[in-house]
Amino acid sequence: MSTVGNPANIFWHENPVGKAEREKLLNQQGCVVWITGLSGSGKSTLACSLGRELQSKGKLSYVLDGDNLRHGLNKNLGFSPESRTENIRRTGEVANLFADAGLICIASLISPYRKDRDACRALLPDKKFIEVFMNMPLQLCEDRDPKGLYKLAREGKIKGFTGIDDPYEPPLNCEIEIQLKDGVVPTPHEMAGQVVSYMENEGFLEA
Ligand SMILES: Nc1ncnc2c1ncn2[C@@H]1O[C@H](COP(=O)(O)OS(=O)(=O)O)[C@@H](OP(=O)(O)O)[C@H]1O
Ligand SMILES: Nc1ncnc2c1ncn2[C@@H]1O[C@H](COP(=O)(O)OP(=O)(O)O)[C@@H](O)[C@H]1O
Repeated sequence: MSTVGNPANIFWHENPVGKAEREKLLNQQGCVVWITGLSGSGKSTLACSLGRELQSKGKLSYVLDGDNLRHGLNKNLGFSPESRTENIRRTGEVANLFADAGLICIASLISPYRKDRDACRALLPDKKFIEVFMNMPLQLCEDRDPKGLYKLAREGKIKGFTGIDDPYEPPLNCEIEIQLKDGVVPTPHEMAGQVVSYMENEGFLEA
C-alpha cells in the first residue's frame, strides 16, 4: 500500500538546539521574504540587491531564485498549473527550513497563483512571511524582455506564458509593494532599502 502523503508511522523528532538559540547566535530573526511578480518585473534584481544590503549589515540571508531552482531541485517541473503549484510548494518548504535555521530566506519566483503563495505563508509562524509584490506594468516587463521570452510568447512559440496566456494573480494583502514612483522605476538600491526599512521596523534584524 502506498504511504505517500500518509503520515502514519512517521514521528517528529525534536532537536535540542532550537530556533531561538540559532537566532540569538545570528542576532536576527529567521523569516521568508517572498518576492512575487511577472517575468522581467525585477524579482532577481531585488533579491540580489537585498542579499547584498543584508550582508553589509552583518545579516545572514540566502536567495532561492526560481530560475536557479529549476536547474536542480525543481528540474523535473514545467509550467502547467500543477507543475507551478508543486514548484512553489517545494520552494515554500525549503524556505521554511531556511527560516527555521535562523536565516533570512529570500525567495524570488513568479509564483502566479494566490493560493500557492498563501499555502507557503501558512507554513510559517505569524508575521514571518513577508510577501513583496513587484507591481510593475506588463508593458514595462515586456519592453525589457531580457530573455526574449515575451517575444516568443507573443509569437505563440511559448504556450502558457505568465501575463500573456497564463494568469498572474496579484496579492491582496502583501506586506510590501514595489511600484513606479511618478512613472519612474526605483533603483535596485531603493527597492532593497524599502524592504530593509520594513524589516528594521518590524524587528527582524535583531534577535
Ligand atoms: N511559460 C512560462 N511562464 C513564465 N515563465 C517562464 C515560462 N517558461 C519559461 N519561463 C522562465 O521561467 C522563469 C520562471 O520560473 P518560476 O519558477 O519563477 O515560475 S513559477 O513561479 O513556477 O510560475 C521565468 O524567469 P523570470 O523571468 O526570472 O521570472 C522565465 O524566464
Ligand atoms: N530597479 C531596476 N532598475 C533598472 N533595471 C532593472 C531594475 N529591476 C530590474 N531591472 C532590469 O530588468 C530586467 C529584468 O529584471 P530581473 O530581475 O531579471 O526580473 P525577474 O527576475 O522578475 O525576471 C533585467 O535586465 C534587470 O537588469
